[in-house]
Amino acid sequence: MKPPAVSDVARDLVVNETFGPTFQGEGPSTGRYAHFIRLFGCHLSCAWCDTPQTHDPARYDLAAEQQVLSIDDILSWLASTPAELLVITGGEPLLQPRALERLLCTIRERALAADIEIETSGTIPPTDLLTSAVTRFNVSPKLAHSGLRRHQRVRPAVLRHFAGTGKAIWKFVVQETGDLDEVQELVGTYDLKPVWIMPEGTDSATVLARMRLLAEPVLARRWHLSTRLHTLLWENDRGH
Ligand SMILES: Nc1nc2[nH]cc(C(=O)O)c2c(=O)[nH]1
Ligand code: SF4
Ligand SMILES: [Mg+2]
Repeated sequence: MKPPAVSDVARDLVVNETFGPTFQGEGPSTGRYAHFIRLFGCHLSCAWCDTPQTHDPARYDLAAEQQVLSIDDILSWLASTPAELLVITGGEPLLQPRALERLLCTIRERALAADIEIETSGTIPPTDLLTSAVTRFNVSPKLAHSGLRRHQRVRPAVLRHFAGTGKAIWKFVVQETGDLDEVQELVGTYDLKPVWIMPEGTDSATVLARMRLLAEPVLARRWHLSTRLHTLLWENDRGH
């Protein structure tokens, strides 16, 4: 496993981009008016990663992709643009837990967002403070097609921890119907619920085609289906 690219400085966050308003494009809050903070850095390297600019030096100038923002900078941004739903994503946001705790606790104190969601790979356990500050964790354990070794992508104790928070939903990125058996194995082993299946794809044609293939098999398993609304609307444009 690669070492984390990001040090956890408690007063600053290493950010790739902030954007919004846009719609939450994935999971249970799809379609909600939302603002996003995309944190820099990821310790994984999924084959189909849609945000390689957060961590891949082979394809991106990482110095140009990161900005160190103080918690006050981010609070000012939020105060100027009232957030209904704030989504913290990455990269892997849980690589910067201390600064994130400070940010999210202050957002809660000042009521700068009605709801807060963290998108995470489910390989790093959240702190108790983060758990109390968020509305929901959107946890996406990776399947074999990510190209990661199993011990990198499936951390049993971390999955159990998230399940025990009562705030996790499980969002699996799927390419074809055959992947659903692998989801079932994880869901059954770790008692993960509720389950959301989301098509992998960074263009609207792929997302729509895969949703059509997945719809009936997902219904048959009594799971939920997520689209990628921002991809249907804006393809892979940044800032959405
Ligand atoms: N609109 C929009 N919704 C999203 N939900 C999760 C995202 C992510 O990149 O993790 C994302 C994103 O990049 N854009
Ligand atoms: S965990 Fe997310 S950000 Fe990290 S490599 Fe995989 S898809 Fe990309
Ligand atoms: Mg995205």
